[in-house]
Amino acid sequence: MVLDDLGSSLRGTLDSLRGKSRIDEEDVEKVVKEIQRSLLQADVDVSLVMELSDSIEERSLEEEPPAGTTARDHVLRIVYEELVDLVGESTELPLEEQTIMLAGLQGSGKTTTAAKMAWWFSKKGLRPAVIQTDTFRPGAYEQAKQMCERAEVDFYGDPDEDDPVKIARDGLEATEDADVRIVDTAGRHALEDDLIDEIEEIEATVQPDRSLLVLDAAIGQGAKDQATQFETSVGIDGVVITKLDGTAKGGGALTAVNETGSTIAFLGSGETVQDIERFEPSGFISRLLGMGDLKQLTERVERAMEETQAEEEEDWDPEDMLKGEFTLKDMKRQMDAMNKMGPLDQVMDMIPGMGGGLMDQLPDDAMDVTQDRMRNFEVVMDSMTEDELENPRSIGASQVRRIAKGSGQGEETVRELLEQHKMMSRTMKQFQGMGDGDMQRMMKKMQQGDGGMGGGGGGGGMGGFGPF
Ligand SMILES: Nc1nc2c(ncn2[C@@H]2O[C@H](COP(=O)(O)OP(=O)(O)OP(=O)(O)O)[C@@H](O)[C@H]2O)c(=O)[nH]1
Repeated sequence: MVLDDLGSSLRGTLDSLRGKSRIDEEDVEKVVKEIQRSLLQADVDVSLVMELSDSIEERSLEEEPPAGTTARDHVLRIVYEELVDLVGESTELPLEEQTIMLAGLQGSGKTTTAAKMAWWFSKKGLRPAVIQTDTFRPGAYEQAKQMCERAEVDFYGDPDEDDPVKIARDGLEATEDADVRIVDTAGRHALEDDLIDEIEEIEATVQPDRSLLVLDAAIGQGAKDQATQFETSVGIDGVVITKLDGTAKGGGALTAVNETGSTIAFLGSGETVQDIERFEPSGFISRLLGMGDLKQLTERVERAMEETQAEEEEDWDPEDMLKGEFTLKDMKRQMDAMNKMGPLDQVMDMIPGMGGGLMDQLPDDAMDVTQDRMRNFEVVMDSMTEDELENPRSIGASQVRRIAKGSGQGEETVRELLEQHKMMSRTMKQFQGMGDGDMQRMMKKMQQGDGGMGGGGGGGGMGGFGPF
């Protein structure tokens, strides 16, 4: 993943500033060197790197840190602000009725992105539809159709029609009920006249509210040329950078886009429909620096909670968990919610203090063990009675034996589960008394537990679901 090592290498350097209240030139130089190395390795333009490092150096030495700020946090904040500035703003994308056209070179990931974006909009409560006008690449129709099925979104395409403009026109009519229509177009090896003519015609027919350029992260600095070319020919409102999972060089695309005066709308980081995220500069950089992306984590938690809730009894309110007794049933719901959020290591990466550095210190299979353990806990809970789930404290030695036998797990696992529940229960108690506190506040509380700006503190954790 792009700029992956920036967070850990920078944290190492910043840690050497621990305990210092003032920073000197030598310290700043060390930090700046680390940043330069990481950014250049990730293919960020040299002059941009130099500009950024000058600015960090100047500000770190000249700006007066607010009272009570350590030298480390002072520099970290400046680095963070400068990096946020470097990647630029996020493309404006209101959650309303609209038509979005995707353009880009062959293989950049347009079709995949169309389905991913449709999935993303559907999770925001809008009804999206994908219109596939790519008649150039055999297989594009089937690929788009399958991905849209997976994303559970509407799809329009016509494999027997060769005129993309006609497909676009018919597609608009056929998807009248949709709120957001995403029009996928064909790609070519280079921005040739044919491609431009076709896109211009489709654009004239579709009259999109937004046109987004889809760029493969691996093209690095080449992003600048492509963005400029597409901007002059069809005009672009924003960029989607794909395949960030497959390259360490994506820094070029990320920053080159900004240099052309364009903005980034989405980031793609995998082949499945869920592998998309809205580009949020501050969240993106916090995550790179290992500060945890609270905003994104909160979104995921809320989404997972909503889904779990819908499947369970309707009168259950997650806030009850913060008010009353935290039962094993609540713990089970939380585990279900965690499962829905995606692979545990990704979730942990977004939790402040659990990101980058700490994860790096864990053995590779630590997360698998945790996931296995969660599965074992679920099996154990399935063998408990309603009363035991509601009142775990009432579970004595004979019940432990019975539950272990019934679930096919060792007594040790049952005891571990009870112990884990106790730990989580204690954590929940800390969140109680927060008034109408919602998940967001809970997340904030976790961040505070991490010591504010400083990453790598090892605090927080999903109410105890850390790598225990
Ligand atoms: N790893 C990874 N692969 C991706 C990502 N986005 C797309 N791909 C893969 O890249 C390949 C090309 O993606 P498509 O969506 O077919 O690209 P396209 O721009 O529609 O291609 P044309 O229709 O030929 O112009 C496919 O194999 C996708 O699975 C991503 O974010 N990560």
